[in-house]
Amino acid sequence: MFDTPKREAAVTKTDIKMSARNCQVFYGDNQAIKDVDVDIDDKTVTAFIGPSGCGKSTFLRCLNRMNDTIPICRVEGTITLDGEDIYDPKVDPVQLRAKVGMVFQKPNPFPKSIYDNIAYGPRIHGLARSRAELDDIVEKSLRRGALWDEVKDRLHEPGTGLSGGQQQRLCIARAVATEPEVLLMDEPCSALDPIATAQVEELIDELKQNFSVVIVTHSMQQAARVSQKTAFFHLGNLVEYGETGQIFTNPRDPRTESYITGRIG
Ligand SMILES: Nc1ncnc2c1ncn2[C@@H]1O[C@H](COP(=O)(O)OP(=O)(O)OP(=O)(O)O)[C@@H](O)[C@H]1O
Repeated sequence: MFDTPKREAAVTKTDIKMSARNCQVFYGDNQAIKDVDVDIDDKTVTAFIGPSGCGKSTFLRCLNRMNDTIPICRVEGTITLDGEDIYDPKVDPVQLRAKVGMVFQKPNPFPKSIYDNIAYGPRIHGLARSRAELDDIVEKSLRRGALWDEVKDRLHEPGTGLSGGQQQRLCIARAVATEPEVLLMDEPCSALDPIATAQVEELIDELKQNFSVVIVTHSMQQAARVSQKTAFFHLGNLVEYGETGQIFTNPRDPRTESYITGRIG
């Protein structure tokens, strides 16, 4: 009897972290994204796949207003984070990007020490009240980035001195240091060798315990390995979106089937 309210709470609980409705993106007169509706689940890895130029990266960048930095780019429609419109004029894009972090294709550590790469975001967002708190954030973030054991004795050496795979894990640790809720990854393994790729994929799997992760990938094998949900884009349209297993084994749209069987792309 006493657990009734709990059960009701479970039924009404929403697992949707971000939503897009009627999203259109233009570069000048060129329309790159057409009428996309999608719900991104919390604590889930969602993969965006599709042929080159289909708009995966463009749509990913809409989710933290990275397209704001491209003058000819115009975004229409509604995109929400926890039900709040992220394009509302009251929203500060810098604050938004602390909540919706991003990791790029090529590892891009700052020309600073490993410590300062991680401490940068928490410092500008005022997340630590003392040096000890900042030290804790740096350690926790490097642990979440699966890098702590490899760098704990050289925190004050340059981040650029790490291997490519370590640099990418440093960038992931830097992105999680501001306690984001969503992590966007634009082909995060495309510059990495197979061993570093496997380490980053393992890390992505762990990150989903705490974050909603959205990854753009050219590799269908990678999408199948790391994601629970997959969105297939084609010519700016979101053609099909669903459970990764279903998309790869039983696609509903012939365009998805053609892509996953290698006939287009
Ligand atoms: N900065 C830009 N200025 C103008 N057009 C752009 C810009 N970025 C992307 N586009 C265009 O938007 C369309 C979608 O590109 P986008 O990079 O989003 O696709 P993608 O699926 O991520 O491709 P890829 O897999 O090759 O990275 C393409 O026609 C591309 O030429």
